[in-house]
Amino acid sequence: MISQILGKVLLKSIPEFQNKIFSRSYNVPRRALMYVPGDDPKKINKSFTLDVDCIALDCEDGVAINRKVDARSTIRLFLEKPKPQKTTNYDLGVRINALDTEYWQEDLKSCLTAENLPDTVLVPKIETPETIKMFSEEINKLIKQDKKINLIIYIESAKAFINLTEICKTAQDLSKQGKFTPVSLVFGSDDFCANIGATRTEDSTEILYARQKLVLTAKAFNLQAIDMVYIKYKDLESLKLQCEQGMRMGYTGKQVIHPSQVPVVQQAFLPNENQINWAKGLLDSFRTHQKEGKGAFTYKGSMIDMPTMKQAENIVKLAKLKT
Ligand SMILES: CC(=O)SCCNC(=O)CCNC(=O)[C@H](O)C(C)(C)COP(=O)(O)OP(=O)(O)OC[C@H]1O[C@@H](n2cnc3c(N)ncnc32)[C@H](O)[C@@H]1OP(=O)(O)O
Ligand SMILES: O=CC(=O)O
Ligand SMILES: [Mg+2]
Repeated sequence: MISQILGKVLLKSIPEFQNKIFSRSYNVPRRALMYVPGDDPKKINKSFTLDVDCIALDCEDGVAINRKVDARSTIRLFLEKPKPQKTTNYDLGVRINALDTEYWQEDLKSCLTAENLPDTVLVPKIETPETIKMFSEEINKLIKQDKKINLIIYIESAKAFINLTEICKTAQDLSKQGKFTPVSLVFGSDDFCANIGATRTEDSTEILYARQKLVLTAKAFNLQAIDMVYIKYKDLESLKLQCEQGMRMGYTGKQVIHPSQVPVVQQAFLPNENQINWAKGLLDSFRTHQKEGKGAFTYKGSMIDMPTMKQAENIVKLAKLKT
């Protein structure tokens, strides 16, 4: 009897779990986050023709030093026009230069005072909570509308990893009153390797600890985790393997530098039919067992309880994102 009552209470709380796990940041998929050099209008126009979840118009490392001003003003021209519509919704962002450069304030001002705000600002090389405070003060001055913008935080140095929890906590705290909402952490593996002096290998074991730490922290703060870039952009088979590895670790998406990488990445970050069927069957079985007051039960030969149910919910939710 007691177990039946407990079962009913638990069953009622399932939507609560769903809300907790799939809060706002997960409702906008960012499976592929594609960089488009901000000083190249042809590539920018091309990006609007692609079925890609997230476009990052770049002012930072994809742009030569002597083209920084061109990038900023070209992006501004695009933001003066309404956001191009595509058949599926997408996230339009601007990656500004890092906050220890002479460019970032002008980058931010240029894109936030245009006719249309970008959906998201991507901020590279954040290393300390103070950097988040600087960003917050600037953005609060610049956004006059009653609107908030998404913030994507780049973690790409040893110092950033040491300060990661404080960075996320500060972003979360300041966003409560501020004009931004932190939505994702990006693992900037290329800059990270340069920073720590790592030698690259094909299986990326040299950066495994950092790659896992980023996912762990992102999930603790309910943020999306966006995985490393694969720079051999003509090798789509290896890209697929690296995507699958990242997805198994809990990453929700990956940085992309070329249009040909987009479908491979977006497909890889969706669950396959077998996983979806497994998850749906498990959830049905979970509901039945909860009604009977059974917290743990056997499904397809495995012991199932609440944590596995949550993983199944993750899969079903992800499968629905693009339908
Ligand atoms: C570690 C980091 O920070 S990564 C982020 C910084 N780096 C970047 O942003 C690099 C982005 N990528 C690029 O600039 C390019 O893909 C390059 C330089 C690597 C290769 O460019 P190209 O030699 O033009 O590639 P390619 O000829 O195969 O391109 C095929 C088509 O896709 C377009 N294209 C290529 N890359 C992009 C892109 N990133 N965004 C939009 N369109 C693109 C080309 O303009 C071309 O269009 P077309 O067929 O209409 O003429
Ligand atoms: O910005 C991305 C990186 O890998 O560095
Ligand atoms: Mg970088």
